[in-house]
Amino acid sequence: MSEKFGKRLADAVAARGPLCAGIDPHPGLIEAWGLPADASGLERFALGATEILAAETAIIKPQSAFFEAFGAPGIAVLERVIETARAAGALVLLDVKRGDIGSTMGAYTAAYVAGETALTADAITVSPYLGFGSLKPAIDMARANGRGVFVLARTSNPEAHALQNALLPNGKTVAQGIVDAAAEVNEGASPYGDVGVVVGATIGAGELDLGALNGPILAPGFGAQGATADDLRKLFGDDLKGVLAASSRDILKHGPDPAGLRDAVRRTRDSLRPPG
Ligand SMILES: O=C(O)c1cc(=O)[nH]c(=O)n1[C@@H]1O[C@H](COP(=O)(O)O)[C@@H](O)[C@H]1O
Repeated sequence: MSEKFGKRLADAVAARGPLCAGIDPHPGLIEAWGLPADASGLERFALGATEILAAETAIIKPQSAFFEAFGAPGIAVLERVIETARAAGALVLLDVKRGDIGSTMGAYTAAYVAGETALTADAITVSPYLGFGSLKPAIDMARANGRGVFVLARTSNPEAHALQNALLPNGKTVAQGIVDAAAEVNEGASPYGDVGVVVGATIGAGELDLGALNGPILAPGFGAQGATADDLRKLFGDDLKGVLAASSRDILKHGPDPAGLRDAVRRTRDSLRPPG
């Protein structure tokens, strides 16, 4: 992959808008689609959703846990989701939230964003809570292969506040420290760098300074967790510059009817257009 991830993502967002559609096959959703909550139901749900959503969005985000839950057959479905999304013209952000000592991070990176296997994605989610420096092998290897990472900074869940807003000895919050470390890697890249951060759409405005990030911001919490398009604009500005708003259940609940699903993803995507 010769072109940088940051450039490929910026081009995809310019063409299709800033919505990241999540493929989260919760057993309850599979059943709500009238399918059995087994590997065959997973396959019909995940491929049916991906065919529609990946044709309408810049990037899709399969959540690995829901595929892993079915063992090897689930992973085989995940591979087909990645293939189907690419064929529909979307980038793939694989949500695996890996975080480990540096040498092991290298192995995770080789598994997901360095090679050319059926599981290789354009980017993965990673956790910096073993120290941002532990991610260096992952970041270096992903970037050398034209791929990217999204580093958890300030997550959308209510339990995150105490840890992620704790103060470091330098007076910054832990989350701000992560954003600043990502900014350092992205410095000078154009249109922006390959290291994104994850900032929940549910957090309070003004908590973080993202001005120097020069990288993409994944904003989950939009939709099912309560955040609206207006909340996103309050947090990140009217033009949502660099923001990928991520929504899973709030779109997926409109299946299995393809027309219903297509309407839902288009409506969600259009709600992110700048006002006026
Ligand atoms: O990294 C993520 O994607 C993520 C980070 C975060 O702070 N909060 C969060 O909800 N997520 C993921 O985003 C998705 C949200 O799903 P919905 O709440 O159904 O839109 C799930 O796959 C979560 O694992």
